Amino acid sequence: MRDDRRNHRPDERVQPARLVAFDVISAVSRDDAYANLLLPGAIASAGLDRADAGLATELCYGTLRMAGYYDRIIAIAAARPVAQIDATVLDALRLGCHQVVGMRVADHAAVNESVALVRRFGSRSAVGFANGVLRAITRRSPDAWRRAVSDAATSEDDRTAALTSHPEWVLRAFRRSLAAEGREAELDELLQADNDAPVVNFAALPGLAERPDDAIPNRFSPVGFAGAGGDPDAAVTASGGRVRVQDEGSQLVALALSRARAVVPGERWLDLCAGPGGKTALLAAEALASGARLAANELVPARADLVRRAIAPVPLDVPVTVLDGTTVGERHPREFDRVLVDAPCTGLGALRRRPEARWRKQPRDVAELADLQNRLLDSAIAATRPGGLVAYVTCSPHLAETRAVVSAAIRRAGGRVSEIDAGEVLRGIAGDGLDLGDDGDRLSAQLWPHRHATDAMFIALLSVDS
Ligand SMILES: C[S@@+](CC[C@H](N)C(=O)[O-])C[C@H]1O[C@@H](n2cnc3c(N)ncnc32)[C@H](O)[C@@H]1O
Repeated sequence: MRDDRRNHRPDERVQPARLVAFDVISAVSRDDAYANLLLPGAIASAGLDRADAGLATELCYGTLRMAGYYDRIIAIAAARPVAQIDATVLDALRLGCHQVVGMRVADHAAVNESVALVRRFGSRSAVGFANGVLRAITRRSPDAWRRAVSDAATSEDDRTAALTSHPEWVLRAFRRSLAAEGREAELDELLQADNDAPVVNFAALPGLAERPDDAIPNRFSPVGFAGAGGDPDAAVTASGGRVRVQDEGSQLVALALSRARAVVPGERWLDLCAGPGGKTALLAAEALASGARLAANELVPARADLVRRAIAPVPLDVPVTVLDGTTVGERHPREFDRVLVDAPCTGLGALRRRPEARWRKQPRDVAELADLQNRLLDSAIAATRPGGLVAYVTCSPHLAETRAVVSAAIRRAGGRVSEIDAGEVLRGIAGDGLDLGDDGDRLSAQLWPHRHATDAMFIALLSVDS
């Protein structure tokens, strides 16, 4: 937490939930912190009750998610580009803007407490400026601000990007990916869905846990359910870790590998990029039930520890190695029957969960990651025995990270590898109601927040033929 004694006027109280939200928002912009990792600890150390914890979460996530839109409003209200505003002051303005425009909190509370934050943490000289900008924001209705931002846009894409608070390059990447399945018209729905808080979703590890009676079964995952309220961590702890918080799409892609075809007891499976181990735990339960063996690998030692913790509730011996996955094919050629490559990616498919992620990623990240993804997929193919299966998975729908990587690997494998119909496998697990778009030629499958209420998980299934 930052030092809040500076410029502190004792008569200016800031509600603890706002203080927590502001602290996390500033750490995200100042230190590149991750809100989803920082916020729970900040809430706990401030001793917030449930209602205030909910408020702090909404303030923090809502502000970070909609920062692009709020910056347009702030720029108009301040009559200057946001790049010319001090970072701490800008954070306080965004937080105030979210309350006035996004949450419709009473103007005086939103303005006074945001100004108090500037007085405490920003520079004294900025107090009048912040007050003026926030008062200007309160003078228009949220609808009037939408019109103002829309009118100031420089193109149709700029307008959509501004109003839905996405970087324009991300919007274009989403459009290309939707167009590849004949569903370009769904772009607005997708962008809106990214701004909705996802419900907490669970997996009951098959064979080890049951869905609670009062839970709402997932639409598609046979092992998934949404909680009936209550503390998710408590539900996980009460189950001894056999119930886990996990996105429904993540469950489906892991099950697609384990259930793509009948398991021959003794099969060897590998999770090549396993940290923090969500899919490893599900695969471990599946391996236990079907008589397969599972190994996991992760590059980062601390994340390998998380994998060990994730699989501890499953009574199966799962060795966890800490290797660069790109070298595993050479070290263990043709050893495994099924390999999951849940590749490091931009995470553009999980923007609902990581509110700041859309502002962190840059187009150049895609090219760097694609290079690693190509090498990891080649390595996985090399580690797979003839007759085996590789699942290539990303939580990004960017075509450069999905179809392009898969097509290039198939080309490089020169006839050794063919793609099987991942959509058919998924429908076998999820039921025929799983709508995977209109392009009948594509063998890979893309899930979407707006259509499936999952993260935008991509999966291709490759059969290693010789
Ligand atoms: C998308 S995450 C995997 C998520 C995981 N399967 C789950 O469901 O919890 C990708 C992981 O790959 C790891 N990684 C990055 N580069 C790697 C490499 N060269 N070899 C192996 N793992 C790597 C990252 O540290 C990260 O933990």
